[in-house]
Amino acid sequence: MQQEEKTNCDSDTFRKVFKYYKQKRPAPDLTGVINFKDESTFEQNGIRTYSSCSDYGSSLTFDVLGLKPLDDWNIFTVNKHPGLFFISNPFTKSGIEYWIRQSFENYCLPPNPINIKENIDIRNCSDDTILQKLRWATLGYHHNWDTKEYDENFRDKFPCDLSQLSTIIAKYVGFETFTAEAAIVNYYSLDSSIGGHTDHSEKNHDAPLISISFGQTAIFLLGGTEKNVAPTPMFIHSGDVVIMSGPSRLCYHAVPKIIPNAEFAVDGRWSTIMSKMRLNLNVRQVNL
Ligand SMILES: O=C(O)CCC(=O)C(=O)O
Ligand SMILES: [Fe+2]
Repeated sequence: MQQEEKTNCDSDTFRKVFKYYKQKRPAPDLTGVINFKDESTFEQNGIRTYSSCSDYGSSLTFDVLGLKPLDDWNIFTVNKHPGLFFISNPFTKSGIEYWIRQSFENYCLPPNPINIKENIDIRNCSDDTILQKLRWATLGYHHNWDTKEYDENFRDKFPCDLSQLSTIIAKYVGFETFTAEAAIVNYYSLDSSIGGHTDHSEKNHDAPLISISFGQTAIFLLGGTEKNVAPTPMFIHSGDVVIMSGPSRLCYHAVPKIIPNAEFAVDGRWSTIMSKMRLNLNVRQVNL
């Protein structure tokens, strides 16, 4: 009850910041948005580089999964947000193409549910206007948007490649036993946003949320466990991975804005649509 009151009164600082970055005119000032590509801002934002203690055997799967060798990974923490890890694009160029291809040619096909109810085959869809209506697909335990509960009877096999990728990423930040059981693939157009929310439907809150993005740039907001905490804005560029664990696992977060990035280009079948889209693979462990 108390929580509801808080959300409805003026102390919804999260929402104010969300609205600020979402507004079109006047355009928001982006100078305060953390850019993990700009080292000169690290000190003022309490950003530290992180070194992993994980030991991986053969590096074979790294190539297969489109990852750069571990030595080339850049990973950061933010003092204000314990449990948050930010991996600055650990993917190769062909790796990025691979995950984009999987998102359009595999993850959004039956039996996986998608937001578009008409019977269309996205793979062979030459009509950009239909493709631009694609908003989400769910994998593994399918997210129920109404009840927000996972159901044993509404579940398919989790894709092997995305599971392996998530295992490697989780291990890198110290979660040796992470098992990918559910994912939402979010497809954002340049006008899309996702409002402030927490992801708490999973039984297991000790397992991290792993969020992998491709395509156009996003402004991502990470707040606290209450909506009265002012969120930290940060840019998410193509290939970046955000991991929310520990004290950050149940924090409010949002994407108020997508910003076209003229530098982003991808070859192949999906290059045109990806010039106007952002993909986000949001992976969770459900069970304990
Ligand atoms: O697109 C993002 O970066 C976040 C998506 C998200 O928070 C979710 O799917 O729960
Ligand atoms: Fe989320």
